[in-house]
Order: sequence, then C-alpha cells, then structure tokens
Amino acid sequence: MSFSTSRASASALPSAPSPDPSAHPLAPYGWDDDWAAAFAPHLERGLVPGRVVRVDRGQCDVVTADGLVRVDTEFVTPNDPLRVICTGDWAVVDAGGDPRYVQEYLPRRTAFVRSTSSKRSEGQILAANVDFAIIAVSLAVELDLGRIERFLALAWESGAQPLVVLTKADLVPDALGLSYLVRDVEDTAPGVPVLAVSATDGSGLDVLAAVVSGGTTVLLGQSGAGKSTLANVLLGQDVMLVRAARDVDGKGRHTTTTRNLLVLPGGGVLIDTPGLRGVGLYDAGSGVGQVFSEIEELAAGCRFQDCAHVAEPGCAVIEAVSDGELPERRLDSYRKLLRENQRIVAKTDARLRAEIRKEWKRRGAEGRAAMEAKRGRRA
Ligand SMILES: Nc1nc2c(ncn2[C@@H]2O[C@H](COP(=O)(O)OP(=O)(O)OP(=O)(O)O)[C@@H](O)[C@H]2O)c(=O)[nH]1
Ligand SMILES: [Zn+2]
Repeated sequence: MSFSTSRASASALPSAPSPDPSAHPLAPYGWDDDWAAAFAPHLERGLVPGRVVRVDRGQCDVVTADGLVRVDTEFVTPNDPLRVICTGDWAVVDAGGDPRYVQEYLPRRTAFVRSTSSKRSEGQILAANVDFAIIAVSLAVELDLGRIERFLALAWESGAQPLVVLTKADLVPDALGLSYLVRDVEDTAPGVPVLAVSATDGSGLDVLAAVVSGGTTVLLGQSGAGKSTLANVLLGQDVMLVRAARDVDGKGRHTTTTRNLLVLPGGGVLIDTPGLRGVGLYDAGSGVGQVFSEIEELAAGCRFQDCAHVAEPGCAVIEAVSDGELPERRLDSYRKLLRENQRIVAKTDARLRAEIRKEWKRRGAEGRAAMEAKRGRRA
C-alpha cells in the first residue's frame, strides 16, 4: 500500500539539511556550520565540542569526535534549573584535564521545559536543541483535538517544529475515513504537517524517516500512542550500536537501558528521555498563539485591542463563530488553554513571592538575633 492519505504532500514537509558525514565526525549528531561558528572561539583555546547524550548527578556522557566521554558538570549546574546542562546541549569540553569537565555549553536554539511540582519557582529543562517534535496520536481511539492542541502549544513554545503523526493507521477500516481523520487534524493544526503511519503494515514510515533525517527529534504523546514503537522503527539497529559505544570510556556502563540521545540510521538523532514522556504545559503563552493562529489573525479585526472575544461589540472572532467560519470548539479550546496557562503563571509567581518572603523572614530572624546578642553584650 502506498502512502497517500495525507493532504500534506512530502514536498510540503519540512526537511532538515542532511549532514555530510565526511564533513565532521559529529555531523550525525547534528553538528553544522552554525554550531562550528559558535564554537570557533573555544576551539582556539584547545577545547572540544561534544553533544550531551545523558546527564547524571554531577556528571554527564558527551559524544565527541573521539567517542563517548564522561565529564564533570559542576560549572554547568547553576541554581537556575533552566540553565542546567541537559540532553541535547552542545558542550564545550576540556578533554585534556583530569577530571575532564564541561566548561560551558553553546547557546540553545530550542528548549523543552516542564513545570515542576516541587517548590521551585521555575521549570525543569528536559531537552535542548530539538528540531522536530513528533506528537504521536493513536487512531485506535477517538481523536481528542483538545489534547493535540495542548501538545502543539508545548512543541511551538519549545521552538521546535511540531509534526503530528497519527499512528496505527492499519486499524482504520477504509482509506476515505482515514483521509477525513487526517483533515480534521490538519484543520486543528495550522502550519503543522500531519502524517498517518502504521508500524504494522509499514505505511508512511519512509516519509516520516525522511522528514526527521538530519535533525534532532523528540517523541511526545499519550501513553499507548505508539511512541516506543515509532522509536524502534526509526532507530532500527542503531540502539545496539549506541549501547556498544557506551563502553568507550572503559567503565562498562553499557549495561544501562536508559535511552536518551540516539543516532538515527537515516541521519539525525532521537532524544527519548523518561522526563519528556510525561511533559505538561508550562507557560506556553506564545505557543498557544501559534496553535490558534487563525484566531489571533481574526482578533486583529476586533474593535478593541484587548478584546477577550466573549461578548464585546465588534468582536471579529465571535462574528466568525456565528458565521460558521470558526468552529466554536476551537474558540473554547483556545480560551481553556489560555486560562490554564494563566493559572500556571500565577502559581509560579505565587511560589516566587513565597520564596522571597521566606528569605526575608530568615534575614529578619537573623537580624533580630544579632541585635539581641548585641543588647545582651551591652547589658
Ligand atoms: N495495530 C497497531 N498497533 C500498534 C501500532 N503501533 C503501536 N501499536 C501498539 O500500540 C501499543 C502501544 O504502543 P507503544 O509504542 O508501547 O506506545 P507508547 O506511546 O510508547 O506508550 P508508553 O510507553 O506508555 O508511553 C502496543 O501494544 C503496540 O503494539 C500500529 O501501527 N498498529
Ligand atoms: Zn474579539
């Protein structure tokens, strides 16, 4: 069966420039001319570039031109959790020292962030320099467009290009039904390629592999959406190779089964960390705007600049709904995500205020104690 269900033709799909493997040993890991330019000053100082494949407490595994090395990360683990080195970062490595360590990392192009449930006021960095975010959606269950929109907001917010991959297409009985499902999702996801694939009959997988070749990809989606299956299909035999490569540092850590950053046979890498799998929505403000770009465009025609599109006179958005031009479900979903986003931001601010108060209380207590000690000495 040939793959022809999606209106998004292969030519309309984004494609990352395929790195020339002869150009640089790190090209398969995403190294390109822009990274090389950013690294040039470090190279002059005898430092080497490496991509972070895994981060542990205090150390990380970095793949360099000479293979995988274990390096200390004390200089790249600041208090701000968003600035801590993470999988996908391009590290500036001092490989000559003992211990070897990361001096800094190159400015990130994109970043996936998760809101933390801890007392910390900021999010947690999950993956850096991701080009493509595959949002896996199972066709075995009824489509939940609201959920897709939520993942899209998260993906846009990170800076990566989202791709919706409808999995288990073999379970949809007829081609016409499948094309309707694809169109529904396309209408929900302006600017986002939508592909239907099946790991069972192989349809669509070659297109998907071609799209993500040369870039860095992450897999998002509900449990059971088929992410592991897609990862296995994309990776082919390379999982084994990367595991074997872990033995390069001679410490036998190849026994690990944690898959973090893996080379794809067709070029490019897949980042698959446990944290990314349960990712939520964190301050996806501009991301929400991109998911609902047609609403934002309509809003430009509202009479009031701060129109909330609820009951304002001259509201172009409500007018589009009553004209049947904009589905009411879209507007509801937009409002819901904006509200949720505001709650997260408000919660974050409240945490920050609470932390500041605690700090001032502590200082106040110290100050009082010092004053009392002084008084005591005087008495
Ligand atoms: N019929 C059919 N089943 C599939 C296909 N792809 C995956 N599945 C099945 O769907 C189930 C879930 O797939 P997984 O790949 O484990 O899903 P996941 O998203 O990784 O799930 P979590 O690990 O819970 O996040 C498994 O039983 C797969 O065999 C497909 O193309 N067709
Ligand atoms: Zn309006």
